[in-house]
Amino acid sequence: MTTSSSILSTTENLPRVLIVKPPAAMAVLGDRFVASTKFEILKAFESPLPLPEFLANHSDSVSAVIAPLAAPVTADLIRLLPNLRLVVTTSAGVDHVDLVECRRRGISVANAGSSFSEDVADTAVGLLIDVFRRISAANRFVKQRFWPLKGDYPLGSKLGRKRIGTVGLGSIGSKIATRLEPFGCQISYSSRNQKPCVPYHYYMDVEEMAANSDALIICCELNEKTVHLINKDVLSALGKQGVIVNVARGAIIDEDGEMLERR
Ligand SMILES: NC(=O)C1=CN([C@@H]2O[C@H](COP(=O)(O)OP(=O)(O)OC[C@H]3O[C@@H](n4cnc5c(N)ncnc54)[C@H](O)[C@@H]3O)[C@@H](O)[C@H]2O)C=CC1
Ligand SMILES: O=CC(=O)O
Repeated sequence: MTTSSSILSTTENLPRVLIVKPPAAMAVLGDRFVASTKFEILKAFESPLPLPEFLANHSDSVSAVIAPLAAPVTADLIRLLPNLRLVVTTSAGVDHVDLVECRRRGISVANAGSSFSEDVADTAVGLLIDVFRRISAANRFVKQRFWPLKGDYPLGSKLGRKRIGTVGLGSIGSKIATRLEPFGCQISYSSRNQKPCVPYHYYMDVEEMAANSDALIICCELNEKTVHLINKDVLSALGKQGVIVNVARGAIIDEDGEMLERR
């Protein structure tokens, strides 16, 4: 027979996994998202205590953290967790994790891999068609009752045969490229390194790619080299008619208001 105290001691010996803020999937799946007999979940977000105080009672026992984008794994948090061995992000991007500190401490970092890539690639192509064909813009025009006042909305254009540059050709970028091929798009890419096995034109320089593209799709990781990679020079090379679809992180585009206004 199992006594309640033995259940307690068994639970106490399990590795503890900290969740600072609930991942979006928990809103749908609730505790099923993290149900396991192999570890115990510490839900800091259910405690009224500020995180450092909450961790004061638990910090030594935490060996892993589940980290959604909304709960960055900073050097300060890592310092509070002397026995942390693993960070698992619920996103593909790991830009909210202090990778330098993790490396220094020998903490492994696992991400969501390609779980979202197909859906993000579908969305990127959907957004391209939407902008070129002006679907949402024309819909807003009609809903605002401008049609009788201003006449026909300007025609859109086809995605077919457009020159599309993807900034990043990883899991998402390569799926976007595969989807664009049947449209007859001319695909090029920029990435950290040229990929020997892909048929698309490689640009080392994003500005040069922009000058030869009708649209850029941003699908690279956010890191110190890609922050503000899309700056005013890239935008002016792309031209006023150029389209940008960003399915990665906002900070990759230098969203200086003045610069965007000038377009
Ligand atoms: N909108 C959404 O729902 C989602 C967005 N993402 C974002 O998309 C990003 C990419 O995701 P994956 O394709 O899965 O990642 P991945 O790791 O497979 O590919 C990343 C790409 O970024 C490129 N890259 C890195 N530094 C670069 C630089 N300096 N210049 C140009 N390219 C550079 C790499 O060469 C690689 O091709 C993620 O880091 C994340 O921020 C990811 C999943 C979902
Ligand atoms: O933005 C989402 C991700 O998975 O990264």
